[in-house]
Amino acid sequence: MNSTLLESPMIAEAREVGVRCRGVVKEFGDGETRIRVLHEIDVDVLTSELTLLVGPSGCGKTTLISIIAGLLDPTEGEVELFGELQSALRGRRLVDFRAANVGFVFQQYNLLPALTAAENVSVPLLIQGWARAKALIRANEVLEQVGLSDKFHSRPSQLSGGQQQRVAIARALVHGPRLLVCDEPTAALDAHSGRTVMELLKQVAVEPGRSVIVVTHDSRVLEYGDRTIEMADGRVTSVS
Ligand SMILES: Nc1ncnc2c1ncn2[C@@H]1O[C@H](COP(=O)(O)OP(=O)(O)OP(=O)(O)O)[C@@H](O)[C@H]1O
Repeated sequence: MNSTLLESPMIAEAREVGVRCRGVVKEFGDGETRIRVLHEIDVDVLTSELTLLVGPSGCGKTTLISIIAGLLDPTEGEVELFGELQSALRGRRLVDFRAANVGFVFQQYNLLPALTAAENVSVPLLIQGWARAKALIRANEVLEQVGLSDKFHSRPSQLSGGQQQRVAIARALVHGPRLLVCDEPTAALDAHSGRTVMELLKQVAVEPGRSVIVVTHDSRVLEYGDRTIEMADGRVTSVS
């Protein structure tokens, strides 16, 4: 794996708050069917760390990371990403800020089956208007960083689950986002592939100025967290 993903001795000094949630409330529904699924969440996520978000099914983990990543708006409260208060950004500026600063990795890799690994990774750059040749060069660099330099031309069906997840991570990182949000990234993987993916996410997380949040049910990955936020019933119950 390329050394740009690896930790430098200075990083421990460089931790700062990447994500700050204050009083975040989320309600769904209207009238009598209205339910509150997040209750005034106050939590910070530091840079240069891998933060795990854990808790029982239905406790609000996906809702919270969706709000942090800007896929959902909070009903009340504020989210600040890298010093930018999200409620202060509007319209195009908000969309552009999130596109530049947030990458997503999901349990299902969501790769386009007809495209090669390199083409899949280049998609976010093409959407941003990059020329195809330049986007493919950058995609190949990132595939190299995630240990897949021999798979540039492979289609998803020719890759193992763990390799597909690494392509999905490369795609999420190709535009250099400061926040990487991963929802159950190892849930579909065997133990060995799960470890490889978590080791990769850990390497990505230690980059200066970057935060990585991993939502997980998978007890096998708990050892990879620098910090663990535990939730229950829509509340943060511990940070350790
Ligand atoms: N769009 C929605 N409309 C209504 N209720 C919702 C909606 N999205 C989530 N919920 C409810 O909010 C609660 C929290 O859901 P969420 O998906 O955030 O939990 P989770 O901790 O991620 O669960 P899991 O670990 O099973 O994925 C659940 O009770 C869920 O049913």
